[in-house]
Parts: sequence; C-alpha cells; structure tokens
Amino acid sequence: MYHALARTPVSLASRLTLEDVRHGYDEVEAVRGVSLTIEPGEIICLLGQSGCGKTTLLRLIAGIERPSSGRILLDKQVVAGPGIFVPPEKRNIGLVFQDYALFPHLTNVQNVAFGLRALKPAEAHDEAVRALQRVRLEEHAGDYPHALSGGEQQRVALARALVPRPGILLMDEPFSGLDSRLRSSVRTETLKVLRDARATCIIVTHDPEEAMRLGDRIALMRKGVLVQVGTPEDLYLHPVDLDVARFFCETNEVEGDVTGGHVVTPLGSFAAPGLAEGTPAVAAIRPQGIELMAPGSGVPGRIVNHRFLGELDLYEVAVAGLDRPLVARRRTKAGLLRGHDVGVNIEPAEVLVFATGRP
Ligand SMILES: Nc1ncnc2c1ncn2[C@@H]1O[C@H](COP(=O)(O)OP(=O)(O)OP(=O)(O)O)[C@@H](O)[C@H]1O
Repeated sequence: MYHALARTPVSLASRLTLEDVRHGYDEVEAVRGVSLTIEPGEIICLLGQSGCGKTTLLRLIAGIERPSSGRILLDKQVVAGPGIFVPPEKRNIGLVFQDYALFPHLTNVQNVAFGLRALKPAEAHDEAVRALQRVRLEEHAGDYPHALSGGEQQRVALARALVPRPGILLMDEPFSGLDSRLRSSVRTETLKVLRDARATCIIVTHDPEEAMRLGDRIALMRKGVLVQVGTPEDLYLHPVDLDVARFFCETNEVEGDVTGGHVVTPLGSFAAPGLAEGTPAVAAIRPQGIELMAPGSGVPGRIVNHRFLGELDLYEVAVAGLDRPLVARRRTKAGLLRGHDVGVNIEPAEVLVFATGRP
C-alpha cells in the first residue's frame, strides 16, 4: 500500500550492501566474491568490459538471480543470504533496461502509471502526469511510445521506474541505444532527474567517459571481481594497475628497470614509488603528457605522422630506442609537421609507473 509518506516527491533512498556475493551459471563463475556498500542517494557506475559480470550483479541485486553465496542487504534487511531470499517485487527496486521495455499498446502516461497499480486509477494517473512533468514530457502523456524519439522513450522509462519511489534504481546500459549526439543531452537530463529524486542508483556501462560523467563513484569490474572502487579522480589519477590505467586513457608504454627509486627508460627516468631496486617496470605515459619542442631540448624525435583533429592534434613521434612511435596529443602548432625533428619532453604528472611482472 502507498501511504502519505511514500508519496513525497523524493525517494526514500536505501543503502545497498553486498557481502562477498558469488554467482555462477553452470561452468562460468560470473560474479566471484563482490563486496561493496552504496550509500543512500549515491550514484555509482558499474563499469567493465563485455562479459565481466555487470548484468549478473544487477540481476542479483534485483532478485532476478539468487546468489550461490554471500549476502545482499537493503538498509538493514537481508534480501539474499543463506536461507533468505526476498523476491524482486518485495525489494522496492526500480529497473531501467537498455531497450526501455515500454508497453507499445499503452500511452506514455499509462506506461508510467503501470507501476502504481496499488493506487486508485485517478490517483495513479495524477502521479504519472507529475512524473512525466519531472522528465518534461507531460505534453506527450496521451501519445504512444513509438511516436517519441529514443531519448524521450528513455525519459518515459525513467519516469516509470522512479514513480513508485524505489529505494534503489538499477539502470542497465541505459544510453547505449541512443546515437552519440543524443546521448550526451539525455545523460545530463537523466542525472538531473536522479539528483532531484535523490535516488540511490547503479548505472551499468562499458564506457569509461560515461562512468566519469555520471558516477559519484565508479566500481570497475573485471572477470567477476571488483578491481577498483573510487571517485572518477581516484581511478583516473591513481589506477591500481596498468589495465585500469588503459581503461581510462590511451597510454604510451615504455619499459625499464627500477634504479634508485626511478624506472630508467629511453625517454628518461620516472619516479617509481614503492617499487624495489631492480624491479622490471613500465612507465605508462598519457598522450597529453608528451610535449613537443624545438630540436636540441629533451629527447630527440621525428614526427612520422600528424592528424589534425580540431582542439588537439594527434602526432606520432619516432624516438631512438623505442619499438614504436609515441602518440602525443597537443594543440596545433605551426611548424609541427610530418618529417620535422622535435625535442620530446615528458610531463611527470602524466606518467604512471607499474611493476610489469616480467622476469
Ligand atoms: N543465463 C546465462 N547462462 C549462462 N551463462 C551466462 C548467462 N548470463 C551470463 N552468462 C555468462 O556470465 C558471464 C558474465 O555475463 P554478464 O552478462 O553478467 O556480463 P556483462 O558484463 O553484463 O556483459 P555485457 O556488457 O556484454 O552485457 C559471461 O561469461 C556470460 O557469458
């Protein structure tokens, strides 16, 4: 039953706790011991490559799958654990799918009101209209979903998921069906609606830029485990390993051994904090950290390729001692063309050093 408190304009956001959650399908262990706490009102992006277990984790939280071990709690209530399983309809969780899953034979307002069947029809209708106002689609209340653009359909799906004021909202690749021009504006709009609703939200994506734009925190998943959880800055500036660094940025990788606290490479020495003397290491240099100067300063190089890309151009620079050219992204500069000699200078703040594990 809905009562007066449940019909305030915001959700009563829940805290979600996962404790060593595991789940397998026959041979595949898709989720291998995930622990995570998401605070009320927090937006977290679950990021990872295809097949790493993101959708399975959402399905476990929603109650569509049952974990083989571990516990899932909504606030203090255990909804999945040894001997306990609360079915999806009793979890107060909202879902938005990639394909929106709107009913084609219902109008937009009927689609939104669908989640409010416990209310009297007139009340459900009024609530649904208010929800459509929040996503700025009240003028289309009486239309059918097929008459809307992809972005508008996504907003109807969002209104439908939020109207029962779920404690948690789960969104599985919600923007992947939109073309790239629409995606950015729909993302911004969705974020505003989520903030206004103060919903606790998990958004699944495989796009690192999307995760950085939307998430208060990002949980990066690989092969069924969370490899790093933190703010976008944490993951970009302090990735736990080279693969995490590669996920967020193209890198130039130059190997060397650690000597006196630095990894020594053909491009110079870079601080290698925490790595023991003699450790084989790799310096991962971001393309924007490669400065191209007049020949005579820095390490000698030659531009072997140049692409004009607008704000920042792409340069490929051959340097003696490196197997492949460095990729640099710099502002267009007169006189920096293919065949020109340059001096290469590396900005230390754009270099990350990791042990390679090579013998
Ligand atoms: N119903 C199922 N039966 C058997 N194996 C499954 C099933 N669903 C998923 N898997 C397997 O579990 C692993 C994780 O799949 P999951 O769909 O959770 O990954 P994902 O990160 O969401 O991928 P994508 O981004 O492609 O949707 C994969 O190896 C997948 O093949």
